[in-house]
Amino acid sequence: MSTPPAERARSIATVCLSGSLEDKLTAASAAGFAGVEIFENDLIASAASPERVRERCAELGLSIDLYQPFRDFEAVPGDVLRANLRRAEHKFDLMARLGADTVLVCSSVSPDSVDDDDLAAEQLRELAELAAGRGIRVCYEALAWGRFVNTYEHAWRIVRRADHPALGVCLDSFHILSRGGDLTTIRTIPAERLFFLQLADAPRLNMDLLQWSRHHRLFPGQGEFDLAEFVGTVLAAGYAGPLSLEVFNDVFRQADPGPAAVDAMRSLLALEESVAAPAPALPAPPELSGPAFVELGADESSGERLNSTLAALGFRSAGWHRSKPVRLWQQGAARILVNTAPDQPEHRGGGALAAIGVHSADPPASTRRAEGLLAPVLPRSARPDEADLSSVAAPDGTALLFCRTDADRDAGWLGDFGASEPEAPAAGVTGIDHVALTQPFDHFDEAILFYRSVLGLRPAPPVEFAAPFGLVRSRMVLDRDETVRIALDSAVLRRGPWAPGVRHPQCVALSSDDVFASARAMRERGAAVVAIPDNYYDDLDARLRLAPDLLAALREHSVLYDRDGDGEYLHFSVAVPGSRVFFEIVQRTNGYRGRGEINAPVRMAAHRRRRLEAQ
Ligand SMILES: O=C(O)c1ccc(O)c(O)c1
Ligand SMILES: [Mg+2]
Repeated sequence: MSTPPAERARSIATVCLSGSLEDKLTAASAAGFAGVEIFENDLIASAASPERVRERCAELGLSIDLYQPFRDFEAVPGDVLRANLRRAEHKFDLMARLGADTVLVCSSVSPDSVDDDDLAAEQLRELAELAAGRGIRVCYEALAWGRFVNTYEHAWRIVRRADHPALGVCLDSFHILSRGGDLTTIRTIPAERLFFLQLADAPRLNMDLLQWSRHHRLFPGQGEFDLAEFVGTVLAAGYAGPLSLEVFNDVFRQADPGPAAVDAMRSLLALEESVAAPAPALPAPPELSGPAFVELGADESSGERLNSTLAALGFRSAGWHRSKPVRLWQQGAARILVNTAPDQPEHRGGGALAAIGVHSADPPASTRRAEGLLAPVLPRSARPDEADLSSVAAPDGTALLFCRTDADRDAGWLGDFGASEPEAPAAGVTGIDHVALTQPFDHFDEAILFYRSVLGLRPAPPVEFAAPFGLVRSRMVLDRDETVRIALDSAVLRRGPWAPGVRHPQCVALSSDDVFASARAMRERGAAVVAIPDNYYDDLDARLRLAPDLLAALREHSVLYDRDGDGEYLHFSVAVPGSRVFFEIVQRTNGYRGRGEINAPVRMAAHRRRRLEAQ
């Protein structure tokens, strides 16, 4: 039997994290990293001597895997070369004091450099010879915007030509994947020449490569690059060094480095699992099958407004929790809890989504997975005779509870509310279609990674729309069978103070098989359906040429419309009963995939008018 390969070292570049060098090292160590790439600027700005940094890293259990970057070295005239070699000697002295044995050399962007591979190879060989005498290795990295060398294939051709044992390549996923690079040459590079591997994800953007790289890199799993394929290819080529994150990101540079390093570690654990690299001991994500419930936290007055809104939407009050001030509302398979316990965080005062219960095939495994991925598992407050629901906190504080409703009902969470038989829905609501949660700007990318890794959900491609009070970006995360849909929204730019719209709105979208019948029934019960103006329907007619009957019905009931492929989506909203949460009623047919994003600006403006009228 073969022994399992040793766990691979995980590293992080100091440039990923905010703060002083000391802050960064402390955070990296606390999150469980074994090594760091020290970014030169962090050292230069530090008051600690290189010897002290070395000592501190040792105390924290961190190896210094890379010193970087050494810039603009190769393919230069003789006098520039002499100056560059002198500069290198100084850095090698510094590395000796740090105890770092690998230096990263980025391909040149200098106007002094010339397009001459032979010259580049010869000069890099001279550098490697100098380094070897000091026990140092040089790894050469093609920046995607390098002046003459901007692909890893080209960097490898030069390294091969230089043919020195102390010279190898550094592969950086960003530089390769941002250019749509072909990975096949990676397999042809001998393992002993693969000196270092840097990992970063990114959103797909059509922009200057340098700007994209310096501002928008993301941790693996947060963006749209296929890092599993990339890492799989590099490991298959025999790379044996650390998996190291190198993420330049404007938000992370400002974020508390402690949680940011944990997020970074989560991204690596999930990535290793996806390439079946010596996988961390993580249970696979248990199968999910739809939302069990949504819990809304409220104070007394917003609780009353939520309760009357739910009653107007045809929900039936189906019981109270046996020990907590939590009321269960039910219609079809949609279950909504209104929790008016006074100890809830203050921000829930105006009525906010506090928890989502999801059906898991194996709730304990769901929790173990969350723990393995460093998600905060919440303390349990159940009494011994109550359902023991394990829960974890999402980055925005929403609790996720793993439920097994169907298997053993009395032992399940519903038992705590007194079992009540389902009745025919009073207003045609059959279940919960999705929830949409606006994320704090700084936590959007973290949230995508959280749902993707911890719950095993798949992110759909991002969409952007121009809402009345700022651009919104949105990404839906879904389980394989699309029974759990969570839309994550955020401002495209950090919000300024002028924010007359609802701050951090949250939508609970309820499904109906007949949106017009639901609209009629709900209006009769006094639901405050938000009015949509004629301009919208005129435009709909111009764009989509709907059948006149359908268009008239949409207009009459203030129902919004979208379609894709064969699918259609019809939806309407009711007024926001508190400060954040609102309900939509949606009808989705023939596999329509989105959530009517195109209509969101119209819906938001309509909500705004409604609030002004109510004042
Ligand atoms: O943006 C840069 O300059 C830079 C420096 C070092 C790297 O490893 C890199 O990928 C980019
Ligand atoms: Mg790099």
